[in-house]
Amino acid sequence: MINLKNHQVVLASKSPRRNELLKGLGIDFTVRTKDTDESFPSEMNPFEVAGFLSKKKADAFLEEIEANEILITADTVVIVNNQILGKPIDKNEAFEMIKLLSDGVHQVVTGITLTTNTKQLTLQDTVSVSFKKLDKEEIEFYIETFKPFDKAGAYGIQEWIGYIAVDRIEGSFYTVMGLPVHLVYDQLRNWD
Ligand SMILES: Cc1cn([C@H]2C[C@H](O)[C@@H](COP(=O)(O)OP(=O)(O)OP(=O)(O)O)O2)c(=O)[nH]c1=O
Repeated sequence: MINLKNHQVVLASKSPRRNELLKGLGIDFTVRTKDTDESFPSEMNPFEVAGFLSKKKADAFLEEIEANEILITADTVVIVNNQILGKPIDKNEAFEMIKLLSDGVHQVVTGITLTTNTKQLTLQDTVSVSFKKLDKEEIEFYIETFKPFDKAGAYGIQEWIGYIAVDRIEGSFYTVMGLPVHLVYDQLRNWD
């Protein structure tokens, strides 16, 4: 359904989940990566951070975008009690993060930025996720087995913890996983 005649999509992401999700849309794309600093202003509204960081990731490539390219960048954050949870640095932090999520509702925001050498568009999608109460053994088992250090909020909804903990979700599962594919589709379908 997406038939880009004049453009080549470039996914600027190291995330295997984003790669897999974009593939699922059935478009051809290449991958380009670069390390970017994921800091953001401390006074920023937490619900604006994912969009801001997706744009920041894109801006690192600005000089290199060719005339026919559409660069896609994304960022995912978990927000609980108005506080952002990024990626945990160790087991203890992962444990504390999952404990904060246990027995409550949190938000996951994924921002995407589409950039060409003439325009740039940033969009965000927000999802509410409810976790049942988890016990210490379940949290420890998940961290030991799945080592979720590359995941915002220390969990992957697509993994065992998503199977056992998530009892309600309002919004797109794929946005939680790291890429709001429905938004990418809407944009690319009407691009050329
Ligand atoms: C909440 C959640 C996050 N995640 C992942 C999505 C993202 O890859 C990661 C959040 O980190 P990000 O900083 O958004 O992305 P990244 O560093 O992995 O990749 P990039 O190169 O594009 O910057 O957490 C899941 O896989 N499942 C989930 O349920």
